[in-house]
Amino acid sequence: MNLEDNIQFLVGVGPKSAENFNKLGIFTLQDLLLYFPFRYEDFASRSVFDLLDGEKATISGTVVTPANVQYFGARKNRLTFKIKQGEAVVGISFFNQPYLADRVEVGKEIAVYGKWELKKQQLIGLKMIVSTDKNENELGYEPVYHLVAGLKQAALVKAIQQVIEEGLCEQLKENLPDSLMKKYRLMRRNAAVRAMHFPKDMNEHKQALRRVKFEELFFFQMKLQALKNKEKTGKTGVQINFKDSEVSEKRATLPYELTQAQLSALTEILSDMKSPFHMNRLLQGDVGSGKTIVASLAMYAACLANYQAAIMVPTEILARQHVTNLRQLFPELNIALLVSGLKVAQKRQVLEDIEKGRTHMIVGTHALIQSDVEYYRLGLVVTDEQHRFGVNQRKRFREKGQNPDVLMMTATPIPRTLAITAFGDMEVSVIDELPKGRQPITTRWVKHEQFSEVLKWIKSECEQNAQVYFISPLIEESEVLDLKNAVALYEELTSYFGSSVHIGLLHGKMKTDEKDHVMQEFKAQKIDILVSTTVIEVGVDVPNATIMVIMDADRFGLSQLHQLRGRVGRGSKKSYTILVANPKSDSAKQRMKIMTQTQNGFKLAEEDLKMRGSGEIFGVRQSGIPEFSVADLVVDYNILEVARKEAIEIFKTADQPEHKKLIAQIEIEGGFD
Ligand SMILES: Nc1ncnc2c1ncn2[C@@H]1O[C@H](COP(=O)(O)OP(=O)(O)OP(=O)(O)O)[C@@H](O)[C@H]1O
Repeated sequence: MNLEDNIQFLVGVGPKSAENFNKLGIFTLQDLLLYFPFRYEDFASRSVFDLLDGEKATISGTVVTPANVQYFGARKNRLTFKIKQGEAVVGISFFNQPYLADRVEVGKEIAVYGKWELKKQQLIGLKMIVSTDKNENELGYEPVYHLVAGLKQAALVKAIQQVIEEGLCEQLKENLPDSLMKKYRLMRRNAAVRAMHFPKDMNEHKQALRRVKFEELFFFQMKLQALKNKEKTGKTGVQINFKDSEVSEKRATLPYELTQAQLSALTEILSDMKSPFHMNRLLQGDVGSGKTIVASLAMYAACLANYQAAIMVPTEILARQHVTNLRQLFPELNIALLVSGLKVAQKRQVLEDIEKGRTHMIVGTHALIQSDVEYYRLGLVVTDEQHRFGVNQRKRFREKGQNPDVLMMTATPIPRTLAITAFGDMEVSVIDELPKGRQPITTRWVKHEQFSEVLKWIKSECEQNAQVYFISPLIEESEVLDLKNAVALYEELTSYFGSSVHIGLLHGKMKTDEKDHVMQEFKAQKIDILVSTTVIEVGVDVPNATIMVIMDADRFGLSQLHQLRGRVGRGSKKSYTILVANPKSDSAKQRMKIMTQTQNGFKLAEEDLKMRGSGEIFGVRQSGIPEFSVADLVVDYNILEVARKEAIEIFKTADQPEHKKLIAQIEIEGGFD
């Protein structure tokens, strides 16, 4: 028997059942060995005094009464007997398994797995373990695996048992370097794999799990480092030669000074752009920290060196906002807007200008990566809110030029765990400081019953020229309902405030120029209250708006609430966020509370990660985080950090023979695609 053998040749499997194994990703015997259980049934005997009501556990003891079977009607029956464990005498009941009576003998040792009923001091038996001569500790653990229809737990266990008994674990080659095995006292691979399936005790299992998690995260980090290395050494990127002084001159014309954090991010980006290597950088910063101006200056630098620079954003509103700002900042440049809503003739002209190099900067949505767009000399691409673009879209963007430098911006702070996982191949710049003069946003959570008071307060604020956002309740599954909600809220507010307050409405179904018009009116302070669906969520910048009311806030996730709240507090005036919600679940209540307690995006992101798990956060699935088979990014953060550190070290000392071999191996196995 060999590790590479096809699973279908295993005794008791065969071609038909092999198909079920295949569905689990098991094709060879090695795959089978590396298919680990997700939990264990604990059959080790426990003391009845330690058991909680309803808990499933095994207890053992001496049988003290003979088995008695009571029948209720033709099919239903109950078998009962008593056992003595130390000083305690407890009842055992099995339903509808009368034949078990044969195995119950007064005076004999017995172990039963079942559900403990504390009040009645009895165990409802689920499984009888005739352990008469066995030592209690040997009752052990039974692995439980994820299955597919047609494949039973017992069949899978038997197959694994068979290959382990044939000694296949011994064929597994150790894949971690000796130095790391010693340094972290890791179990050997073959012993760990066996113990993952059939641990002798929980301590052995713990050690095995630590080893396989380390292995998984270490190789993941090695691949990321290999990728990063390739970017740095292999392909040469564009070398963008601009004069620093010209960028500084432009900076001096801004109405404000850049913060220290903005300056250092800008310096990092500009020096990457100047270098002949390919830039692959993530610009992280909390909402409102001023990422846009940093990216704009980087784009400007590219244009100074006669390259085109493009920025891709997730919504048309945002694209239009950027175009307006960029044109104001750089009146000397030709800046084009490329979105799907353009008229045919207009679009043709825009495309031609881009191709002929008449356009310097291009701002757009997904339209930027469509096949009809040909760039003249694309040197820098920026993606805003990159988590909304899948890995493939990001890749397509890059392929539009001759390996242009890439800057990704994200306003959703990403917990470090995720950042080094999803973006471990990138360099990271962080803006961890807000512009001067910002006041903290006060966040309050109110119930629907208090809504009329909120309205009263807003009325008085509006009399003092406050501008307010109202976010209508989110209905994820239905755009129609979403719209209905927004319209209903708009009507409610209109009838409440009357004509003294100007109210606008914004939703995803509106035509682009209608949306644009409403936004312009709001910016120009012709609209006091803007009722909107979440189309407003990302990037919208109206510094004069100071109040944000989010209806049914419990329907939103933490990061989305944080994004929404980020629309206020962008100027020097005091801002408020009101969450209107009557949450039902504990986790929703928790979200409301956290929002009122902190405004720190990184902290919120960590909380979000803990509450929801890495899979759901920020649409992480599309941002390239793989699913791990044993490791968990939240729980195994420490291991991840260590694995990353070691992987970086190995690439740094790549000339050591052991490291050379490892790296070569990673390169053969390839990347993530
Ligand atoms: N150094 C600064 N001093 C004062 N104001 C600044 C500074 N940098 C940026 N701003 C202003 O702060 C506001 C927010 O900046 P910007 O839109 O760039 O934030 P952002 O990080 O992109 O936020 P978001 O992710 O929420 O879009 C803008 O009105 C911008 O003009």
